[in-house]
Amino acid sequence: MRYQSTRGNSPQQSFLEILLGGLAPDGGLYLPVEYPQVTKAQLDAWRGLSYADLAYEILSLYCDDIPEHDLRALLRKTYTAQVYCNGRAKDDAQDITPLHWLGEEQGTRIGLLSLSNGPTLAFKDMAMQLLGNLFEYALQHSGQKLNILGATSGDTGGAAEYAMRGKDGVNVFMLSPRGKMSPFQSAQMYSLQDPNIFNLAVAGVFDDCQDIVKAVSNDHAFKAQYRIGTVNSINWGRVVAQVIYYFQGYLLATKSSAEKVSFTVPSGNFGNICAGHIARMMGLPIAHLIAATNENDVLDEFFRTGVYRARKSAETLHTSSPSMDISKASNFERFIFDLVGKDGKETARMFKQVDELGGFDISKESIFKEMAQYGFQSGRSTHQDRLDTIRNIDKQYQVMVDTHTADGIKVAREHLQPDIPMLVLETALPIKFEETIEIALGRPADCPIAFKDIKLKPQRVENIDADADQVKHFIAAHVPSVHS
Ligand SMILES: Cc1ncc(COP(=O)(O)O)c(C=O)c1O
Ligand SMILES: N[C@@H](CCOP(=O)(O)O)C(=O)O
Repeated sequence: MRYQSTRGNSPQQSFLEILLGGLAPDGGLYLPVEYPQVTKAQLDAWRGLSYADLAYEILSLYCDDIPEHDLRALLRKTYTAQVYCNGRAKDDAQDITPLHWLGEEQGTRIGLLSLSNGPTLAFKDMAMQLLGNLFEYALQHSGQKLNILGATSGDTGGAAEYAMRGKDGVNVFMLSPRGKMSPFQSAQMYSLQDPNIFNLAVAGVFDDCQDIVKAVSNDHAFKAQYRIGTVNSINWGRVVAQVIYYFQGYLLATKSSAEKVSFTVPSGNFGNICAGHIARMMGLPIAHLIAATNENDVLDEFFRTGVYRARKSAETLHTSSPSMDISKASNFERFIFDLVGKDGKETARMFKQVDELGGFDISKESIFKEMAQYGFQSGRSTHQDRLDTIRNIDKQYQVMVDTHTADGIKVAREHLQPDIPMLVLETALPIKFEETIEIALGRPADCPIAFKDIKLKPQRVENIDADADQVKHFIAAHVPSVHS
């Protein structure tokens, strides 16, 4: 499989070639030149496979430069019940992403696809554990070293650091928005003392951190000199690994591939739902993909109106679902590339307009009408909605959900269709946002033993301005360049 940039001006490359590089040289994001198609018969044949073997069926369509034996071994090592059993009974840990039906509402079933049982209790572990193993594999084969520069609003950082700590030849420099994550999220990251992990708390919001990652990656000389890679969903490896659980969710929810399901996805950087879009493009029978935002509702505004208006940092609100406090969704570019018929020049023009004028308006263009064929819908949720949903789900179903999943359920309930099961992606465990859970329910969230005293541990973090040059200096001061 060859990969092309959404900006149309980079050479096509293979999976292993783009894995370590992250952003394409022209500033775009990589996508496969075509989406492999999965037939209904194939889908039915995949029923009952273990998660690792299902992952093999899907990933082998994309990573044809990794030999079968190696890819299977990597997947079997990654997707084990031991790794994905945090916070729940071991008996359904075999499914890796078990489906928990809540009940029947408005003539259809609504369920939670549990994605947060990995080492850091958020859905990011689903892809990040694999990425850690893939990096190790690729680096062993190339003999190179990798310095990962990442941005987090709270969960990517922890998941990446837990996946990469102690890995040979890999350093992680993680930018986080100072004071804007939950105390649990900060403690999870900042308490790591491993010498290959560097936490940098940026005076700004997540979008500032992500802009720095892109600016540093676009400095080609620095990127080559310090071998900079990324673990954000900028990296295709992250997105493709997230495609797997849409297939798993579908197979767990249905008996035959004649059936359709819808997914509601708590959304911020558009990576998770972009993986759903790719699963649907591959032929997975998805009726609708519903993007649920919090008060930072750029994506909801776009899907309702056709106007994309990225908010400035100062306009980005600090909410009680802080991991979705994002106003410039990176992966949205991948969807726009598909929408404009894989036209790199046009995508580059539109995102130049985002940089220069703050957005674009397709409401009067034919592509806005054509967008219906992709099955997207959307909605937004507020702090009060979140509290109400957490209380209601606890009372009605005796299930405690985190603030992001609550946003998803609130929006899912506005889009239920009779006889089309609705799966809401559960993206984090409640303990990560325990302050809001206490406010909503008046009792604490369960905490896995491994994290009982996490907030008491000493923390190691450096404060830094929202300035790409400062980040480059920090990296240069801490790791050797390829020339030294
Ligand atoms: C708990 C949680 N929910 C939802 C999201 C949004 O996912 P995405 O950024 O892939 O849209 C994130 C962050 O990405 C998250 O950490
Ligand atoms: N919500 C994420 C930020 C988006 O990250 P990505 O790695 O999925 O692009 C976080 O919690 O850090």
